Amino acid sequence: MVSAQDNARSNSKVAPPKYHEPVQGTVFHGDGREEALLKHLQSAPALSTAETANLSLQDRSQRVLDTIHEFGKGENRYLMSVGDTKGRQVESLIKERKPKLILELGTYVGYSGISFSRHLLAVHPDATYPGDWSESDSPEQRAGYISLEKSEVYATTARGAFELAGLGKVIKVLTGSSTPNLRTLREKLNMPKPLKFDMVFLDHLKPLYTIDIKVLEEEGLVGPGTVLVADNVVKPGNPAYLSWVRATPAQKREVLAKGPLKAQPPTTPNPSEDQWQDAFHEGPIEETRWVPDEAEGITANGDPGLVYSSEMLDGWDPYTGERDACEVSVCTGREE
Ligand SMILES: C[S@@+](CC[C@H](N)C(=O)[O-])C[C@H]1O[C@@H](n2cnc3c(N)ncnc32)[C@H](O)[C@@H]1O
Repeated sequence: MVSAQDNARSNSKVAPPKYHEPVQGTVFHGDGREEALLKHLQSAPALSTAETANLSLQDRSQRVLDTIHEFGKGENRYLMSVGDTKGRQVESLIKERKPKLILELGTYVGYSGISFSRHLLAVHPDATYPGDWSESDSPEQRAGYISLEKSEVYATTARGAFELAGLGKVIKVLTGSSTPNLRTLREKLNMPKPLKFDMVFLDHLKPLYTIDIKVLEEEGLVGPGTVLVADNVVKPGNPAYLSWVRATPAQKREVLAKGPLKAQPPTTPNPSEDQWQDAFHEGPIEETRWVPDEAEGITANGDPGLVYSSEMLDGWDPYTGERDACEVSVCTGREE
């Protein structure tokens, strides 16, 4: 089912084939393709119960990923999924770091949710998963993949895909807008302090990455030991977010002391490739003072004392052949 060309994509140094023109500025979701995808998955012979009953979880989930990817190659079928070059890098990180509780912002049709959550059962075989959580469970015993999605339609497609992949019990999809929901997430999930997420995958509205991380820091849901993975830091880019995770506590405290900005500042253009490593320590930190309307009136200063060790993992958009990357930021401690 996977072509030789697509197999080569797993190597992040090899450009993937181009199936679509760059999609910025065009309709690339919400035109019925997500509902059509669900129907396609549910009627695909290769995903029928008879065909998948004897497969391992890894093979069964891979079939669903491959079917989603193939669907996305069709005309007007581009899907804004993380794809497999970036996805495989995050999968390796999960196998290495063994996170127990993972939070995803931006479920869409479930590609990243399937790709990442399927390793949880393997690395934590004795944990209790969201499908079985009950009042009597110790919260520390819980493992799972919590995915937050604004669109009910996309969440419905994702839930269908998770069931077909055999991952229904591992993933809990919550619907709603991220920023207000993150404020109440600890209560909603019954996570007593100091329990926090071991990994957060940010892949929703790009201008919300910074405010949402600040809310998670304030709520103690991310902290020392958490690894943040942020998609699309090259295409379309996110200099403000990168500056927050790459700044020192002193730099963050200095900018917070100036207070919030009332209007959106001119956004910093993406730097050229040779400037990537140094580009985010100075100018863009000012942009972290601005909060977009989509945060629905929520403001946050974050925990500026948190220290991250941050680096970019190069990869590709799965359909347009454009360079892209995930930023991986490990929270290594806290400085007073
Ligand atoms: C790039 S897609 C996510 C792709 C998915 N992670 C994957 O790789 O398969 C972004 C998703 O974020 C959702 N989204 C946008 N704004 C949001 C918000 N404020 N809160 C939660 N989800 C949001 C969109 O509806 C969309 O489904």
